[in-house]
Amino acid sequence: MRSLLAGLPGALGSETVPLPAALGRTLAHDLAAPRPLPSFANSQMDGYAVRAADLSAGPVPVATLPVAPPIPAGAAAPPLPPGHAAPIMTGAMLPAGADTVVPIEAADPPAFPDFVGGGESYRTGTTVMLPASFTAGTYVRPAGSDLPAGETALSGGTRLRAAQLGLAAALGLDRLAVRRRPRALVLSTGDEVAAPGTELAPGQIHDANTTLLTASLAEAGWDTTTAGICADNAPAFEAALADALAAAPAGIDLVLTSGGISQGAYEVVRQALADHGIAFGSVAMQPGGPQGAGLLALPGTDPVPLLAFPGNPVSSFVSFEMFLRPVLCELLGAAPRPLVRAPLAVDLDKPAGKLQVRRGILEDGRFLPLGGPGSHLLHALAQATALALLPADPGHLDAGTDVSVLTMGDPQ
Ligand SMILES: Nc1nc2c(c(=O)[nH]1)N[C@H]1C(S)=C(S)[C@@H](COP(=O)(O)OP(=O)(O)OC[C@H]3O[C@@H](n4cnc5c(N)ncnc54)[C@H](O)[C@@H]3O)O[C@H]1N2
Ligand code: MOO
Repeated sequence: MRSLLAGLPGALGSETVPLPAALGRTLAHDLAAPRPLPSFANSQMDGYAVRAADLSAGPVPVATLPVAPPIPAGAAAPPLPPGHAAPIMTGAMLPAGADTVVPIEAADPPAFPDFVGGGESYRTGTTVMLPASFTAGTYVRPAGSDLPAGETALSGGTRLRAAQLGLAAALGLDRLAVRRRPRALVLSTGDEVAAPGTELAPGQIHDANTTLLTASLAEAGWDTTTAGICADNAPAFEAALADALAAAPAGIDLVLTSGGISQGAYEVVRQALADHGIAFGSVAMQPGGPQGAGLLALPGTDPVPLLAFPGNPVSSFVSFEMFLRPVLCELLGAAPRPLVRAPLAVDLDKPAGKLQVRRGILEDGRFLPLGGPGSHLLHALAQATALALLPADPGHLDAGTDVSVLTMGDPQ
């Protein structure tokens, strides 16, 4: 599977999207800071911008300085006249000459003069007393102190979350180059399978797999398209597959089918694709035994990796979790499901010689199975938050035996 999909990251390329659309996407290339952050030296406090040397120039521990015009945030600060203190607000530009901010609480008086009315008060000789103890650099946020211009702000391959998008926005960027999402074509098969929302004829069931596999892929960061449900008719299936591939203007990176691959008389996927590059066989795993995989080579279409999962919904889900998700995480730089060790809460019997994947929960640190091993048990799967990987041998495991458990977070 890894070799089938190995070309995927290189084939993806990139696209530039607005910041909100970049959430959850992967940054395509290293991003150099186009400007320093902050882009100008500014105040960390509401207070007085001063030269530290002016505070300590006198013999007493308090300096009395004339007040210069105030500097609100968002204004271009005029240079600070020597020996003055300029009222400055948090985030306002530090005036040329100033190197220190004394917070208003440390000043006497500990509140600003009334600036309303154009700031007449300090033109008429207002002074402020400030402690001499403040050293140069106090409460100043120098330009580039968060990130100098030209340095790597974010590395290519970074998953973009709130903090990374916030940084890009602060750097003035409104778009980012992200890796193109891979695209999958999902097809369910079977004469008995009908779309959810439709009435069922006798013998029919609703299609769970299209939704289940599409959602699994979407959770893993894929775009998906579907060709709907294909009947158990090999030529019709092959034609539907070729049409769906031709109809995907931007190309398809992976085809994922479910059903029609085991030992029955109407195994449509196996019958249609065995001569087109797909190998079918069985792995020693339950559920998810029957499998098909290969590079699909249909006449008139570009070769595309194809995985054929078994039709039972839990088999399809487990196949995705065991085979596809780990490879996608590895190739596309996402975190895999956490794998922990936990003791079994109960005795379990299983077929010897097959790795069995049981669905359940971790309760008090122990794995408790929900439902039986059957691959049709969707309700139990929907309650499960953990998959226990019971080793191929032996066939019986006592309660308390430590096993590997994939944790899936919230109930799926
Ligand atoms: N004689 C044998 N029979 C079976 C074997 C075997 O080794 N020898 N393997 C069994 C195992 S294990 C599995 S898993 C299934 C796999 O069969 P297929 O992949 O060919 O799938 P289908 O026969 O088409 O369907 C199996 C099962 O799943 C239901 N199904 C199919 N598609 C959907 C869907 N989209 N949504 C919901 N349910 C679906 C289908 O109705 C069947 O009940 O083969 C066993 N048999
Ligand atoms: O292998 Mo099947 O997938 O057990 O039901």
